[in-house]
Amino acid sequence: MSETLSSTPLPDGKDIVLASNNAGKLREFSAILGTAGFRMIAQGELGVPEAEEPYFTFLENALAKARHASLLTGRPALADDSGLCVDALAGAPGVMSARYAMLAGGERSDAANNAHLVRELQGQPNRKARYVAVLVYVGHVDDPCPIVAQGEWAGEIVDEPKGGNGFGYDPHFYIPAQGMTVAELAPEAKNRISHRGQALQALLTALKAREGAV
Ligand SMILES: O=P(O)(O)OP(=O)(O)OP(=O)(O)OC[C@H]1O[C@@H](n2cnc3c(O)ncnc32)[C@H](O)[C@@H]1O
Ligand SMILES: [Mg+2]
Repeated sequence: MSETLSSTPLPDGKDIVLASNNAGKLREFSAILGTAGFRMIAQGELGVPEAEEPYFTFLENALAKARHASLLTGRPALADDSGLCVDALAGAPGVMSARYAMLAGGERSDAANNAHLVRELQGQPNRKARYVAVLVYVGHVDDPCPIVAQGEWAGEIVDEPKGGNGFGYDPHFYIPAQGMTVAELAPEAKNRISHRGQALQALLTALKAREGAV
C-alpha cells in the first residue's frame, strides 16, 4: 500500500475519517455520530481528494470511497454512497444522483439536478421514489470484514420545490406521512427517520459491538 497522507496517530481510538466531500452529508453524520462518542474528521481536512465512483451499485461505490480514505490517512473510514431512485425512471438517477444533470450536458449542482429531474418527470403521473443510503466502515484499508448498513426512505417527487433545509433533492422529495418535503422538515426530524439516519443507527450498533462498547 502507498504512503498515507498523515502518519501521526490520533490519541483517541474513536476517531473516524468521514469519506465524503458533501457538506450536507457531513452535517448529518456529525449530528448523529457525534452524540455516540465518535469524533468525525472530514476527509478534506486531512487532504484526501475525491475518490473515483465508477460502479453501478451504491455498495461498491461506498466501499471504494471508504478504502480510498483509509488508504490515504491510515485511519478507520466511513463512507456513504446514496441517491434518489425514481420508479417511473427505472431507478434513475440512482448511483448517478450527484452527476444527474452533468451527464445530460448540464452542470454539477443541486439546482441543475433538481431542474433536470422535474423535466424528466414532466407529464408522468407516477411520482413514487425512494432515497437509498449505503454506508461502509473499514477499520483499515485491508479490513476483510467491512461494516455495511443500508437505509431506505419512501416519498414522492413534487414539481414545486418547498423548504430551505437539507440538501440535494430534499425540496422536491415529499413525505406523505409528514405532509411536507424533506427540506421543510427540521434537521433533527430528518436525521431520525431518513435513509441515512436509519443506516447510521444500524451502523452504530455494529460499530459499538466491534469496539466492545455494548
Ligand atoms: O461522494 P461524496 O463525497 O460523499 O458526496 P456526493 O454528493 O458525491 O455523494 P454521492 O456520490 O453519494 O451522491 C449522492 C447524491 O444523492 C443525493 N442525495 C443523497 N442523500 C440525499 C439526501 O439526504 N437528501 C437529498 N439528496 C440526497 C444528492 O444529490 C447527492 O449528491
Ligand atoms: Mg460522490
